[in-house]
Amino acid sequence: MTTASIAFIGGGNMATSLIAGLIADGYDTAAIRVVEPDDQRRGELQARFGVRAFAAGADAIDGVEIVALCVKPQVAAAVCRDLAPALAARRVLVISVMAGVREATLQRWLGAPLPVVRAMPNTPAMVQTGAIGLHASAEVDAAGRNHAETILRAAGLTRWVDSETQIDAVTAISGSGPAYFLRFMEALEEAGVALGLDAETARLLTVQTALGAAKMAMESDETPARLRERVTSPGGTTARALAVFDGADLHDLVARAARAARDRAAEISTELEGQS
Ligand SMILES: NC(=O)C1=CN([C@@H]2O[C@H](COP(=O)(O)OP(=O)(O)OC[C@H]3O[C@@H](n4cnc5c(N)ncnc54)[C@H](O)[C@@H]3O)[C@@H](O)[C@H]2O)C=CC1
Ligand SMILES: O=C(O)[C@@H]1CCC=N1
Repeated sequence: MTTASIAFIGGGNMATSLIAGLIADGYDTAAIRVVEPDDQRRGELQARFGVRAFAAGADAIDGVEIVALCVKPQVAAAVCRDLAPALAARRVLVISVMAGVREATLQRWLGAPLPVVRAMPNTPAMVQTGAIGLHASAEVDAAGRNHAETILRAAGLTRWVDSETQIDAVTAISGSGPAYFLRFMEALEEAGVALGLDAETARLLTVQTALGAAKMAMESDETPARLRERVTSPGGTTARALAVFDGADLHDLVARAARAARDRAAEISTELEGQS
């Protein structure tokens, strides 16, 4: 694998997931640096991965080829302003996993039209099973796309989208998506308990069923709709349950939820754009 030197800015959950994936893939530890102001987290990152961890930005990004912004969007403007003087004169590739921060906004905060790849990962990246949408700004060349894909693919499946606005759709589907499936799992588990199963049995059956359904959908050539039909015997139990979902117009409910998430993503971007 390529070993472009990379500095992660922010060493929280998302950066930890990405670093864990890279190291599991054989990425050279010496090529990875992290900036993390929290003493305890910094110590944990050093102890777990053997990477160099810094308390502040400028030293860490000296000479690196890639800067991965993994801080919360609320502190992004201040973080970018701190990094801007050290980055302005160099064509560093910037990878941002921050929800809702547009490429043009980042470039404005960084004070230069640097090549930016926006990545929208999700929390299953923590177990290297993320679903990650990627978009490259016009300044990103083929090598930059390859670097970004190598780094994000270590955390899961990657898909490029053609327009930056589609990142808002990615946010609504896979970014927030784990919460939808987990909410459904909570409900199914509760239903199992209501039907008389003990809590542990209801939980394990629910989680294993979710895993099995996802594995089947991923590995089969058939569509989820066709796989669902295979479970559904005419006049049987599944048909009776699905009729209840259809009666509540599950498809419309999910479409409305996804639109609400997409709209909120766009709204957050506009709010952040207003920050100087
Ligand atoms: N959790 C999720 O499902 C997803 C999160 N994201 C994005 O990932 C980004 C990071 O999220 P998490 O890792 O969950 O957050 P986190 O809170 O675990 O990590 C952020 C880290 O940044 C550090 N930090 C704060 N100020 C800093 C500074 N000035 N310089 C360097 N580091 C600083 C904090 O100490 C913290 O360790 C966010 O922008 C979020 O929008 C993106 C997709 C999904
Ligand atoms: O809920 C949020 O705003 C973030 C974005 C994707 C997942 N969590």
